[in-house]
Amino acid sequence: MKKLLTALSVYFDWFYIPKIHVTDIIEIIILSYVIYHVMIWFKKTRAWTLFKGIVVLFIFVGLATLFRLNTILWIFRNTISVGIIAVIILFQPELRRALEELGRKKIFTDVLARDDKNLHLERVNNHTIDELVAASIDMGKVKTGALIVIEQDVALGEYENTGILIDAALTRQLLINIFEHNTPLHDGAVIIRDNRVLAATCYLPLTDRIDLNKALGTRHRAAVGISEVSDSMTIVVSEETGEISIAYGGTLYRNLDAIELRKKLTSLQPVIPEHRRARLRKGGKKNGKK
Ligand SMILES: Nc1ncnc2c1ncn2[C@@H]1O[C@H](COP(=O)(O)OP(=O)(O)OP(=O)(O)O)[C@@H](O)[C@H]1O
Repeated sequence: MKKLLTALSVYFDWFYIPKIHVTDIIEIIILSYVIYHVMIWFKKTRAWTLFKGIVVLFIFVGLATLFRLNTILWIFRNTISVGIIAVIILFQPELRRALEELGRKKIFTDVLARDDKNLHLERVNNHTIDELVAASIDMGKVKTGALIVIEQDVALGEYENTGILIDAALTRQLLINIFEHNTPLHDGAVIIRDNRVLAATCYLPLTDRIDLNKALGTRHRAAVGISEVSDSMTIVVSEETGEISIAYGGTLYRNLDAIELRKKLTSLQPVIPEHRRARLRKGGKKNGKK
């Protein structure tokens, strides 16, 4: 009987399911989310190559352990801490970018419905889009180089300060005039904020991506660079080919026609249901009266 009970208890031990608490489920969700995003980040950056290198290294160390290659294991043990520091230094730009991206993520505002008061009717209104598309197409036709950054949630103050303040209503004529060759304002980037031309001749950070087409020079690298450190959208008109591109979220969308360009710019406008739009318009009018 005793034996039977022991056998049964062993048998039921196999079916033992640990108690799962709500916190465990929350932990699983958080960890899945973090691991998924770290994997995506690995794939998007140079870290993917590093990751493959580390896997090869660990396989090598595993084999060294298996065959008791003590000298190799000794060298590995004594260099691992230096190796970790070296990796952090080498991948400092990627790590910085990943942390900046994390800081930009509006986790709570994305999950929770946003308060009407915090909603702008349009970040870039239809008139701004019309003017940007017309100016880009016109400049593309005559191969006038241009670099136009549209600011979003991330403030571009530090880049604005490198240029010359303009703060003028946005029109296609003004943009074309700014980028006209041999004029004082044509070099560098224009920054657009709240449907106005804020500054010109701004200096942007260059991307250090090595996989970018070698034919693309610093204008395109600057466009990708600013899109890596902010949520801005940047229009580039190539002086060499007249080709129009957009840099957004670290990606360069090349060779856009007027329709594609408009589509990309329109994607910056928040999708607001009509009833909320009407409410916002009313709110705006009331505020205007005050
Ligand atoms: N870091 C930067 N910030 C802002 N503007 C920049 C920056 N680097 C270059 N530019 C602009 O790009 C111009 C040089 O473009 P360059 O020919 O090197 O680039 P590109 O990508 O080949 O473009 P294009 O196809 O127009 O020749 C500069 O005169 C300047 O106006």
